Amino acid sequence: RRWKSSSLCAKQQQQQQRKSKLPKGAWCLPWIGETVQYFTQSPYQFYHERVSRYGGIFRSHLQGYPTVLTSTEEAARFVLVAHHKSFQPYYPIVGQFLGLNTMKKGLLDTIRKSLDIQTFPKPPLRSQRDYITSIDSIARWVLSAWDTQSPVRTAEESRKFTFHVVLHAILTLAPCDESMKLMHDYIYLLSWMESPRIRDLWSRSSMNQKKKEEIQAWLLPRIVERRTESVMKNDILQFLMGSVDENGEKLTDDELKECLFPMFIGGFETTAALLGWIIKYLAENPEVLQNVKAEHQSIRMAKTSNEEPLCCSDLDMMPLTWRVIQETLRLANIVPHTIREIVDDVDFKGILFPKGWKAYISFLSVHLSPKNYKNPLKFDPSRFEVSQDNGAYMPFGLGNHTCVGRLLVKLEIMIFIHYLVITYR
Ligand code: HEM
Repeated sequence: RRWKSSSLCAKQQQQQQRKSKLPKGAWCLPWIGETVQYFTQSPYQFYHERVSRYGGIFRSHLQGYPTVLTSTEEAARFVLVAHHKSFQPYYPIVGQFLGLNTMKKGLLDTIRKSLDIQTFPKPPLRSQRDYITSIDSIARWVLSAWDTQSPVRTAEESRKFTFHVVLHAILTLAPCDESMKLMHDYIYLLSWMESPRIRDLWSRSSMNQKKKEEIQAWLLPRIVERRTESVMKNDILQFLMGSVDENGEKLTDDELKECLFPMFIGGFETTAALLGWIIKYLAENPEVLQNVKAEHQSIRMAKTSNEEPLCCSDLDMMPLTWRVIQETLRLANIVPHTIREIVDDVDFKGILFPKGWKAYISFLSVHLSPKNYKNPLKFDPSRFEVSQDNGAYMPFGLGNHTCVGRLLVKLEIMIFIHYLVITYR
């Protein structure tokens, strides 16, 4: 009996020790926790209030799970780089709908590999010049229609551009009625994923499922058709068709469909949002706009005509545009955080990240902290004239899940801005 009570005591002690190492924070309501506040407050406000109350790492209860939230670059590096094996990617609402959480093992890696834009402009996937020329013509196609539009809805137009860039990369399909319908179907799905409303839960879930099936039904014949084509295309579908799974087997048509469906989502909405923010910041900062314009006019003046497309070396002549992109990514925080599932108990400087909880890693708090950036809420591209290599810049994430689209983002935004500022006020 004495042995039993001493082992009980040790267990209780252990539990108490564990409890004392939990981050500070509030649980609020059972199950719901602070989910309502999380979705209704701006992310900046949500973090700011709690960081000043509890410190850089705090706990909460979000979307049904006990959660640790981090706001410092050191903690982000700890979770995403140093101890990434104990923190597995987790996609709540979007991931469930896209099938990412239930996808066959290895298929997600195949998607990542095929999307790894770093290999995009290099042979054998696609020649660099062809790649830039195709994005160039999509930018011109979108912007040429602005002449007759009043007003121009930049959010929609940005999506039109970025969607067709991704569509071209995935299926080598030029803009057409079908592509516009596909884009609208995706926008419909995204409108729900970005701000799901409880009152629409039931009506939307069947509509969403219907849209998803429609998109997949559209994709399937494209895949079947591709199998019969004799000429190899330089796109993601071709790459996927040549890939094998972990058992060395080629992907089936259904697996290909499963891979292609979520690719569009990651690929166009984020970049469209970035473009929208850039246009806003340029409009609000006429001096910066003037200098960006001058940068692009000198590139255009070196061309033989207005129709000559941009080439690779032109992109090296856009240092200010690149600084505008970097500063917009810092300030607008297109992807404000990422989520991980904690698969082992991990200790960070005496604070416990408990197994079974979720971890939210905020990029936004890092980018908007006065400790990392002077005057952090000011749009100031000149801060990137000197390297911001302080470890506190992570708009594309960190570690082995860093965004595979980051080079495509730079390329497509630079090309679009070129034609935007030389053509329009
Ligand atoms: C402004 C535009 C973009 C931003 C700000 C952005 C941001 C991010 C961030 C922060 C992550 C890391 C997520 C994590 O650690 O969990 C990520 C991952 C990813 N991004 Fe992007 N992204 C952008 C555009 C794109 C584009 C254009 C594509 C594809 C063409 C893309 C494909 C992906 C994929 C597949 C991953 C997952 C990588 C992995 O888990 O290994 N992204 N992105």
